[in-house]
Amino acid sequence: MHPIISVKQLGKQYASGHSALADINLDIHKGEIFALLGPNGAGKTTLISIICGIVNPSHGGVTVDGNDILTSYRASRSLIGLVPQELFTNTFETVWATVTFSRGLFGKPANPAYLEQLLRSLSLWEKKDSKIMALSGGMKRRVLIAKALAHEPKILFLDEPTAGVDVDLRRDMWNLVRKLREQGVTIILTTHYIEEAEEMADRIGVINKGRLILVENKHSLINKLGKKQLTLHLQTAISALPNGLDHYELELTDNGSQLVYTYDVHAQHTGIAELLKTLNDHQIDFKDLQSSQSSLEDIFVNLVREHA
Ligand SMILES: Nc1ncnc2c1ncn2[C@@H]1O[C@H](COP(=O)(O)OP(=O)(O)OP(=O)(O)O)[C@@H](O)[C@H]1O
Repeated sequence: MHPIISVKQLGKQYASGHSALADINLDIHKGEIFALLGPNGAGKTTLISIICGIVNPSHGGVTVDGNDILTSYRASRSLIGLVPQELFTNTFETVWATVTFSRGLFGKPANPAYLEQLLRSLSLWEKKDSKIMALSGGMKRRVLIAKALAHEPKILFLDEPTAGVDVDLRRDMWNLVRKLREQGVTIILTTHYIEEAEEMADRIGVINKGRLILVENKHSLINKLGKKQLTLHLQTAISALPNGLDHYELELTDNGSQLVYTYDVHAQHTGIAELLKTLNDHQIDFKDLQSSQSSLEDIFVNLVREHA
């Protein structure tokens, strides 16, 4: 199956001389939810802006469903809905006029029933006759989402969709994203809330300093790079680790009252039994133990640190 978005050797150097993107190669599959993660200034918005035709690339190219974004701009752009990061919607227009206009802009025939259902799904129907400038920030953001979806795009970009939004909007947004995915819409989002990517995304891309350092299926990423930790709550605090435990990745925490053992999830041999036996030999007793697996957030922080 050919990718719905294909990014090849893409680079961007701003007029300031700053290199925001270098050698980005990325295929987005039809119908997936792809989360693009990266620290501030990594190049996420630049990448999205190039694909959406807002920023010109310096090198390389992008096709959207086979359409080159430069030579077939209209065809590629009409397949895309973009919810930008910035709230710039501050007009005298009503909500209804705005979404109707947005739909018309892409040459789609009027479809009031679709727009009504869209506004209802975003809890905006009661506000359809309100002027946008009179809406709250959260409501304006809902309007941006409705605008992006007014022409029934096949691909939706969400740039930091949940930054600073309340719990209700976040929930509505993710319900909508799930529904869109069921309808076959491809979704690409950037977020700083990694638990959100962990919950929603099929694949994760990590971008750092303008380079795509990793693209991976979410589950295999967590499996591959995830570590497990076993925490032993000691009966009596110790000041140092006894000899003979040097080859274990051990750390004493909480003033010597906890011993944390980090091990590879996929190791044939975790070494736990041996560790417990050695502790027993040294008469180090524990009253409780718990194990935990590293989250996507831990993995992300480590990856970015490695590429610092
Ligand atoms: N118009 C511009 N002119 C010059 N430099 C720019 C311009 N837009 C962005 N940059 C720079 O390019 C780099 C990438 O910015 P970009 O907005 O793509 O990052 P981001 O990953 O989206 O960050 P954030 O998470 O903070 O939104 C940054 O160093 C930024 O300062």
